[in-house]
Amino acid sequence: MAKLTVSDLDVKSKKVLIRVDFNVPIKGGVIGNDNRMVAALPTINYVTENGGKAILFSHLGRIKTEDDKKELSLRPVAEHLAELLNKPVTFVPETRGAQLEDAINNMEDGDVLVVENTRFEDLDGKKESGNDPELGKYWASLGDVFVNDAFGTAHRSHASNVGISEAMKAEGKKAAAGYLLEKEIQFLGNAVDDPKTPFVAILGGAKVSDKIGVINHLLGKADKVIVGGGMTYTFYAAKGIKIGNSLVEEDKIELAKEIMEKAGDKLVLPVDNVVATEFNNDAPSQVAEGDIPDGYMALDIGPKSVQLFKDTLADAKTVVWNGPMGVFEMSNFAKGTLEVGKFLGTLSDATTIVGGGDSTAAVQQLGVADKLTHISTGGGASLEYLEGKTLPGIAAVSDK
Ligand SMILES: Nc1ncnc2c1ncn2[C@@H]1O[C@H](COP(=O)(O)OP(=O)(O)O)[C@@H](O)[C@H]1O
Ligand SMILES: O=C(OP(=O)(O)O)[C@H](O)COP(=O)(O)O
Ligand SMILES: [Mg+2]
Repeated sequence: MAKLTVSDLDVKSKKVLIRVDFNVPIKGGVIGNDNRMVAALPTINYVTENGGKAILFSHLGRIKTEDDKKELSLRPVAEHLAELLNKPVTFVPETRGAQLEDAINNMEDGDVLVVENTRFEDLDGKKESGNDPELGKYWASLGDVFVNDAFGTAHRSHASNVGISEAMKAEGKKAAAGYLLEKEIQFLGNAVDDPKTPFVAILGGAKVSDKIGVINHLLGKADKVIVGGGMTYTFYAAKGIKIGNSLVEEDKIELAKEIMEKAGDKLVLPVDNVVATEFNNDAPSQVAEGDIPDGYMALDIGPKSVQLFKDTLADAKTVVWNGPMGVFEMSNFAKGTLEVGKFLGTLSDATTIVGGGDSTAAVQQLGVADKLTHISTGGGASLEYLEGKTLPGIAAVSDK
């Protein structure tokens, strides 16, 4: 890699700021899947084993109101990290100020500290996700060197990744890539620079407005693009199919129309769905073909869609998948994701890549992860990387 990496650094007794992606699925303080945390351990261990002080930054979820802060503190994540590392981890419930600065000054070589959710800064004018230069500069001032290991966030230009990197470099200090970042781009680069065909992309999940644009690009690369999960119903709306109360991005319906015109039969949509009266595992549910009845929302793809997707995937040699086919967190709506995941595991001689925080949780929870070629910690990040875009988080790191 032409970028500076963590192994190029002398970290002994240095305050090493590390941006990780600990944006894990979490509910009521319970972590649903810790894959992203485990994936960051090599970089953290390298720093501590070489006598550095590891100061970790991450966002968790999206913070829009003061209330969101209660559900989305990084404290449980810091506690779980202590278990994974089998050593104490200091958690500072602030993103700036005397308490944070004192805690950092009190660190010994080899210590680990976790700073509170960086997106708490978003309540005050989107300072974190808007990459407020003053904030990046302040965070950079807390350390001697910066390591970006947050591949899953590399497509965002945040104060905690791009901002710290830029401020470090402006002060003549270094910003390096961590092991996970390095590993992810090596793998994704190799797999898709010249993919074995047929190449099939599968796009689902809930971040419709973020990811629908990627389909345009994938159409130029892939032989088929399968759309499922929460991504489906914006396309249904564009086709004039009734969607009931299903997830939809009204202002992307026009884009969905354009994509469908361009795609022709390259784009494969579900033909049936599991629909329920509420966003609840125990809600009355049924399979609906075509129109989704009034008062219902689609929470999974149906059995005919599963068969259609299997037929579409049958001879694939490269598959890239981001976004679950349904609300797999609820057992009654996990089947579509499970069936697609299981089928990918049976493809012979194919490279199968699954990316995303929730997609990874899904394939691990459903027990199909081991049969896949590569699990990427990045969903939006891997899609944008595959698109050939320069990821701002990577670009901002120092050159070798
Ligand atoms: N039909 C649906 N309606 C609402 N949410 C859905 C639907 N299908 C999937 N989802 C949700 O999408 C979420 C994951 O989306 P996303 O974050 O884009 O994927 P990833 O983290 O894998 O990149 C999951 O929490 C899942 O419950
Ligand atoms: O979970 C993430 O992306 P993903 O859901 O696409 O895998 C990243 O941490 C980015 O989070 P964001 O989409 O709230 O900026
Ligand atoms: Mg996600």
